[in-house]
Amino acid sequence: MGKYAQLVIGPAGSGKSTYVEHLHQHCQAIQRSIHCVNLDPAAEAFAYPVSIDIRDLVSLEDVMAELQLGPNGGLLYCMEYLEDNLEEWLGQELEGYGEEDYLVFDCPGQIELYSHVGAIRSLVDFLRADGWTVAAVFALDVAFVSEPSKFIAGAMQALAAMVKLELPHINLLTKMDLAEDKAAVQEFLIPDPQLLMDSLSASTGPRFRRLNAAVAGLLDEYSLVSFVPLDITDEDSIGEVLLQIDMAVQYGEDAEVKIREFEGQEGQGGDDDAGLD
Ligand SMILES: Nc1nc2c(ncn2[C@@H]2O[C@H](COP(=O)(O)OP(=O)(O)OP(=O)(O)O)[C@@H](O)[C@H]2O)c(=O)[nH]1
Ligand SMILES: [Mg+2]
Repeated sequence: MGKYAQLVIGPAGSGKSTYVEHLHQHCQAIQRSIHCVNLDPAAEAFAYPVSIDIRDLVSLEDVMAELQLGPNGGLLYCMEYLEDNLEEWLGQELEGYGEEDYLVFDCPGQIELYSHVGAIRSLVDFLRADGWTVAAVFALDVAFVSEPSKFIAGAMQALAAMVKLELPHINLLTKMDLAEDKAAVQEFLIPDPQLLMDSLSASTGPRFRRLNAAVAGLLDEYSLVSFVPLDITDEDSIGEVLLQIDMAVQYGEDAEVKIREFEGQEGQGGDDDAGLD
């Protein structure tokens, strides 16, 4: 069936680890096997079983103490260390996983990792060269859609990650259980550039009009920035998110073809039986 992986990315605190936790629970409930990978060297506690853990390679605490770096510099050092050890460390960790396996990578929240720092892109290239089909799952807090200007900032971050990673890409709007006006969120799921531009222009001075139009035009041109809502309190919502990701990477398509072929053969067999009668 192939080897599949999700790379769960997005700004700090956007709900990545919580999503991985609930995805793991959901997959247990539907008896689908997934393995969770912690790529956050600063993580302390997990609400899901960790199959592969970057802290076995490098820990932020040690790096900060030994190199006298702050939390951000320390994290970037850790990710560069991972980049330098993809083959030796991750390659070895992945040896235990094969054709039927599905990995979910819970990444750190520093947004520069998905824009101009190369470590995550190197990880993607490494996984793909190793035969993994990878999807990027970008988590954005629903609070980002409370105002058009915040939404644009979030959509731009999502777009930067899309362009940088060049992967099948799903944007999640997380923490939907906290959204006060769920109906108002709907218009941001597949954003209308004209509406965005109008509301941006209503809240900014005339000299920003051209910039607003250019930004809205950019989103329109890419027409890639759409969002799937995630409400962790609703099992169907998690199922829908997984379905969207499955479709993006064509997960299980081989299996479906096999089932269809099998059903077709059964039908033929039935006819033959009827013929024999
Ligand atoms: N109500 C609600 N709270 C959430 C949800 N997702 C995350 N949170 C809360 O938001 C905070 C951050 O969530 P995390 O899952 O740790 O976010 P993260 O993106 O993994 O954060 P970093 O790894 O630090 O970048 C925690 O206090 C979570 O309990 C959600 O869907 N609903
Ligand atoms: Mg996290």
